[in-house]
Amino acid sequence: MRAPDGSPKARIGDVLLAVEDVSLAFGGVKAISGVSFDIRQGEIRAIIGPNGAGKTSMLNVINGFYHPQQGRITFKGRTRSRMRPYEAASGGIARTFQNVALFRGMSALDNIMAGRTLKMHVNFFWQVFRHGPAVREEVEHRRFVEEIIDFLKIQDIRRTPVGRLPYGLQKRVELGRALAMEPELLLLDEPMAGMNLEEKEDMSRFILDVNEYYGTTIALIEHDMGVVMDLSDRVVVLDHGIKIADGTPDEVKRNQAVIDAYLGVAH
Ligand SMILES: Nc1ncnc2c1ncn2[C@@H]1O[C@H](COP(=O)(O)OP(=O)(O)OP(=O)(O)O)[C@@H](O)[C@H]1O
Repeated sequence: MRAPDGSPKARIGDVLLAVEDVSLAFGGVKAISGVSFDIRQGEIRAIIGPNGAGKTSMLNVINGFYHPQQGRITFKGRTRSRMRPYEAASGGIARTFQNVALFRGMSALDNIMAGRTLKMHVNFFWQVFRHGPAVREEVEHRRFVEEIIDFLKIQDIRRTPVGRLPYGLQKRVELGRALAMEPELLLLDEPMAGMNLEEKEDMSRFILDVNEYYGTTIALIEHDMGVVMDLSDRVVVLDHGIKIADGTPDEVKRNQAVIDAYLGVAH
């Protein structure tokens, strides 16, 4: 994304997360082979590629669901051969899923509140008696959650069980739950999948707003090329688990290996 004068936005800073030479296999299936790239503070970074390219596997490596057989992940200056899910979450990495993963019987408000639990410090004793520090802390968390609800413009459905909401709104609630963790890095797995045009436009706006208003760094997987090119500062392209290109949307669009991969040319 560019500033109105065409220069890259000053909001983009140092490397927040670096993936170095990561390989991941499931039995004989090589999902990722020797992939390296970085994500800079404040940027919107897209990971794209044809079906089975290894995109979701890469997100799962970044937030610790999968442990790579080879390579390193450096997040906020700390290098690990494997990220653990709780380290990722408590260190500031939040994530949404390709298929909405919410508590369907619970309200939008309670789902977002659930994302806040990681931030709660008061011990069980105080929580049980809903007393003193527990009440104070809950009031503060509720205020933060209400701010997210206003930000995502979902005030009128805050009490509705999410299972009854249209898909686009469920995705928005899921985004709200991730934001409740106050992540430094937000991973979005196909945030527009299954959405109509209007829902896609809304979600694009919210992703840009999250990035600008909260200053959150975002890495996203998305199949809609128009969305990817509009939203992203930089794009990394995977094909059959290998990185075939990395650059600005314009650079990637013109890259012959990318064009071939999308047209299905054998290589
Ligand atoms: N849990 C798993 N067990 C076995 N193989 C897996 C597993 N997860 C992914 N794979 C394989 O790893 C490769 C990469 O899959 P991945 O889901 O990461 O690709 P993707 O780029 O996200 O694809 P899509 O766009 O279709 O979601 C594929 O060949 C897939 O079949």
